[in-house]
Amino acid sequence: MSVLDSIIDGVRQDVAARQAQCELQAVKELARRAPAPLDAAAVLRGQGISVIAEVKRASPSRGALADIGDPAELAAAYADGGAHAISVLTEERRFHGSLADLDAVRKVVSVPVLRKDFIVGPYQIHEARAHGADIILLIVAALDQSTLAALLDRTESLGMTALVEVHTTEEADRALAAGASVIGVNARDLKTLEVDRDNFSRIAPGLPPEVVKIAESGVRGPADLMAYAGAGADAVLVGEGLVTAGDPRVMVSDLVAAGSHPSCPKPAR
Ligand SMILES: O=P(O)(O)OC[C@@H](O)[C@@H](O)c1c[nH]c2ccccc12
Repeated sequence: MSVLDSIIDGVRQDVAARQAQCELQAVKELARRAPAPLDAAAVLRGQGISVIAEVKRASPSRGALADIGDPAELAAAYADGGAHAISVLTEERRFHGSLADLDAVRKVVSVPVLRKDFIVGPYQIHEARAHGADIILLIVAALDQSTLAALLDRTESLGMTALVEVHTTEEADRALAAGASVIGVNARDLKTLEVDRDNFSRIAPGLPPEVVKIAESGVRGPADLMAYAGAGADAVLVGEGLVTAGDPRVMVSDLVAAGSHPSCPKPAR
């Protein structure tokens, strides 16, 4: 079984347990009462290279990454550094995240928030909305085509943005066929956990100009952001580099500065 399959197995069990505690109708009602979602796609499409800063406690490849005492404090530092959006891992078993982390972050930042998890069904989408998320991640490798299309639809009908994650050109074609308008190319293969930063430049040029393109994983500093920008990225998603940085606020602000530099133009649409 691949790492991805085993993560998804655990996620399905955890979702079933939560659903036994709080049924779908109740979560839908909470979602309806949540403040309206922010237009994240517009933020990410904006001037310069947007930085999505991630609250990531651990990863399957590295184990514990950092002792994030208070995720709200970290997210506030990211926002202070100029992050355009904040990603919060909510997967519990391998990433040590939680919906409580999402709540804590949502309370302190006013930029769009991404619920980063392995979404397998509509329950988690309503749950994300109930907890104030503006964006959710849909991983193409984890979903069959009709489920992907249905979950994308559900996300949009709740006014949220779906970040559709791909790792190969075939997956990118599936994302487009499902109607994705925000596509993330992950440098990390979720089946082997290997990182290949050139993956973005192989896939992104084949995507239509109107699609918002996000380079995910492997950003260690401004040079990696610039390389992704040169290959057509509208935004980068950074986790490990930030949670292990001595001063995350400064590192975010260095990335934001690099991404807004005039020598780093957005590709023409
Ligand atoms: O820590 P990194 O290499 O900066 O990567 C961040 C982010 O891209 C990564 O956490 C990620 C990308 N796609 C995912 C899907 C699930 C869990 C995690 C991820």
